[in-house]
Amino acid sequence: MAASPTAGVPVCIDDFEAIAKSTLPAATWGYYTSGANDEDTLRDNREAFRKYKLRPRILRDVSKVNTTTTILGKKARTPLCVAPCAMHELAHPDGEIGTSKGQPIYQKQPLFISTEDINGSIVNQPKMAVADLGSVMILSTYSTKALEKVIAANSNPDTHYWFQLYVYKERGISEKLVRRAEAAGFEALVLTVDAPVLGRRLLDARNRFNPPPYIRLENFIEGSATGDGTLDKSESETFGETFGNRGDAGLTWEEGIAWLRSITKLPIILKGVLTAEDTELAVKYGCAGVIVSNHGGRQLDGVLATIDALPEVVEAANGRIEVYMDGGVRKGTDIIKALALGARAVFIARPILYGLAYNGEAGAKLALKILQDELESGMALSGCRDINDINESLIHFPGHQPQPRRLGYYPSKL
Ligand SMILES: Cc1cc2nc3c(=O)[nH]c(=O)nc-3n(C[C@H](O)[C@H](O)[C@H](O)COP(=O)(O)O)c2cc1C
Ligand SMILES: CC(C)CC(=O)C(=O)O
Repeated sequence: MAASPTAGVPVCIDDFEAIAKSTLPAATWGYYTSGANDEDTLRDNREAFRKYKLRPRILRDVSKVNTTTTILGKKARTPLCVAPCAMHELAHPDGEIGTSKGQPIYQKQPLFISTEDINGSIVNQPKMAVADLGSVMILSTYSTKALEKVIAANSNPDTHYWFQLYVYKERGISEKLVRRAEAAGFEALVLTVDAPVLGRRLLDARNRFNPPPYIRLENFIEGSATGDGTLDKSESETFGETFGNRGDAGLTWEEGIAWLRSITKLPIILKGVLTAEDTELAVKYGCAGVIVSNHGGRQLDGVLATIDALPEVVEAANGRIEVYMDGGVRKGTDIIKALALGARAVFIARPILYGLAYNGEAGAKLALKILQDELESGMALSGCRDINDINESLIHFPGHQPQPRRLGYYPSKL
């Protein structure tokens, strides 16, 4: 784990986390950072990356590194994407609009963070010699900026917006959200399937976490500038109660997924798939992709780390649908490992919240830029010029690779 920032300017995601911890109100920090129950899965998500060692190739021309790829058939300039997170405004008033405008930026002379950056100039003044780099941002149903406003704030055609959906017992609420997402230009629906009920988050319970009164879930405010939803959160309900009371824990493949497919032509991505069996069903029920996710360790504690679950899902999908992952991605080499194990794209959640907490839109941009720089430098150091050069041969699987050769294995004449 990296040390905390020395000069106060973050140079890696762990620095952002340390700053967020010391600046955010305790209950917000708790809500953002914590996981369910013993937090075993939360910890494992990060720790598991360490088991997979890299097998770099050398002496390949890596003077230019290209991270361009496609996601759901659309061009993206990087496989680094933004996962849905409720209530970005808890971190900073820029909220989801700051994150949206803070989509990854691409430096024409990439690879390393310059001394100038480290000294802080980019923090308040993102360089002008950069063009926005498009990838995917998934907006949470529980955003604090209305979905129309978030998508309208973007000016980069290479940035793709997907809308994350929970299905409510009152289906009309979900259907309205789908219609608005379609009308606003969202390109896919991400149905979160690992939260039929809310995970037991002990820190939130101890803190009696409830968003402060200034937080508005704008997608649900009737009569707001853009919102026409009907799920107003009453003042007396806790956040968890709102979620539990409205969400449909009875959702099934046969009825729920079929219902969603019947009301929209947008591609449907399932978020929260961890097994081959459910991947097979996702294919059967016409989903366009799955996100291998355990909700950042916030739902069922004790499930596999996502990087460990990924190979099983990739194998089951067998190229029929796209497989993405999230959970514990904090470094460029984490992204490389996930891509090498078959993920088409990688999503991050808490790093964005920590970036926003640091400095709003500019902070989110800086967090994304650091990860993008780390991805590019990691690719160069691994001998990968192109995203397609990243494959399984880069990974030393624990227990699967040829055993490390013992000293004396080679004939002495060599
Ligand atoms: C504060 C917070 C709020 C979240 N809100 C949502 C949400 O509204 N919908 C959703 O599908 N996932 C939500 N997630 C889960 C993330 O999308 C993602 O699966 C997970 O956090 C990824 O792990 P990471 O935080 O280690 O990057 C949330 C996660 C956090 C930390
Ligand atoms: C409870 C949800 C509204 C947000 C969420 O998914 C989360 O906090 O993990």
